[in-house]
Amino acid sequence: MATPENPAVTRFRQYLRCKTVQPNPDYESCTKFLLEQAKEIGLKAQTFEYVKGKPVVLLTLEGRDPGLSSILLNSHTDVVPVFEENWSYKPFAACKSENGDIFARGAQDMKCVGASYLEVIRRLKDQNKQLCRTVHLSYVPDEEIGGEDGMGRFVESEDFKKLNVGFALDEGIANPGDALKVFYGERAPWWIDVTTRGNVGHGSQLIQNTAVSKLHRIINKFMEFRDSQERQLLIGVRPDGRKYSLGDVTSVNLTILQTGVQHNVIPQEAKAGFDIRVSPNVDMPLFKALIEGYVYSESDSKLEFVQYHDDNSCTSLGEDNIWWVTFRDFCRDRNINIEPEIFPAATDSRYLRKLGIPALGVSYLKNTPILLHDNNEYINENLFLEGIEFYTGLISRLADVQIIK
Ligand SMILES: CSCC[C@H](NC=O)C(=O)O
Ligand SMILES: [Zn+2]
Ligand SMILES: [Zn+2]
Repeated sequence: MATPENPAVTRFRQYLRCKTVQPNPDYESCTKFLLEQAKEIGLKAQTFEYVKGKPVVLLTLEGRDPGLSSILLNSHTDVVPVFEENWSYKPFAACKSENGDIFARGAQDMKCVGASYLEVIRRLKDQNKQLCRTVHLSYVPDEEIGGEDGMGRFVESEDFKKLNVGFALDEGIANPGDALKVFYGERAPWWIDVTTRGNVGHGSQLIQNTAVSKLHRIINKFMEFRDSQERQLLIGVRPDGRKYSLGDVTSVNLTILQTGVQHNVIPQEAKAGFDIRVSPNVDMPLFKALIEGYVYSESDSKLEFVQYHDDNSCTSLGEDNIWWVTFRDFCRDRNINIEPEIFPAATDSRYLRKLGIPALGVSYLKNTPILLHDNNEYINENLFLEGIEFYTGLISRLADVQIIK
């Protein structure tokens, strides 16, 4: 007979079945699930709706010393769309294969983390363990579409200020190797539109300075910069002697191209959209001036930011940062290898770091292929359970840090 499923896994699979998929996430069922969990565990729960239909759910485990700053365990509730025909299992059924792999959109990004936090608190409550610091669990919407209406609004609120957050944990990424990836910073997402206007006429002529020829020259400049970054990533050596990782360089991708009326008509306008990820190693004002130079070297051209984040501060990995030291020492004590890196994409941590709140991103996903946003996203149930052990130890240690306010 098959062994019965661990109830923590059953609850996790239930969370995965909430269809919080962009662009029309069902936040209602998700909020209901979270509030039920809070009730069962005996946690204080609040729901904030800064934007209608986009709830932030906050669960709280009170600490012994309310004078100390709190620990925030953040996770986003939304997930990205799927190409269902490419999946071996239904992406919102949370099916489990014979060997315990649980397949679902969000299994890695990042419901495994949000579900683990809940299990940690459930355990601590069951064991009647009260930590020194208050621990808040925030379940925020819309991270996958930029987070402005989710974490962005939450951090600006009075509700957030009242929490007096001293340190936060957020998402990381899977690693096919044995180490845990830990993220102490991330690249700033800059999404830009470049529009050019130029001479028009008959498609048989060799007309000068058309919208497309201008755009072409601008695109070439961006692509040359892209090549330089690619070379650095592939063959460069960092000042500390290590190889570059994606987060250390600035990536540029041409992701949108729009123009055209009819084959024999030179169009008067052309547009290119780029997804740029600016590494924290970059001087932002200088880099902004560089790309403005690319665009404005052509007449009648325009640069618009669709996404812009003007801060790329990282969380210190020095002895001065007690949170990092506690995290690192905890992993060392448990013989867990960690690899600190810059997150290549964007997470909600950037809103916290901008406020000066130290944040580390870690998902307990080792020896696992990177499948966030991919087909057949999964996590093994044993790894999920091991992750709960990890987070229980880690969060207990962090919430017992006493030497600073
Ligand atoms: C500009 S915010 C977009 C956020 C998104 N986050 C995860 O994939 C990303 O593309 O990195
Ligand atoms: Zn995520
Ligand atoms: Zn994501």
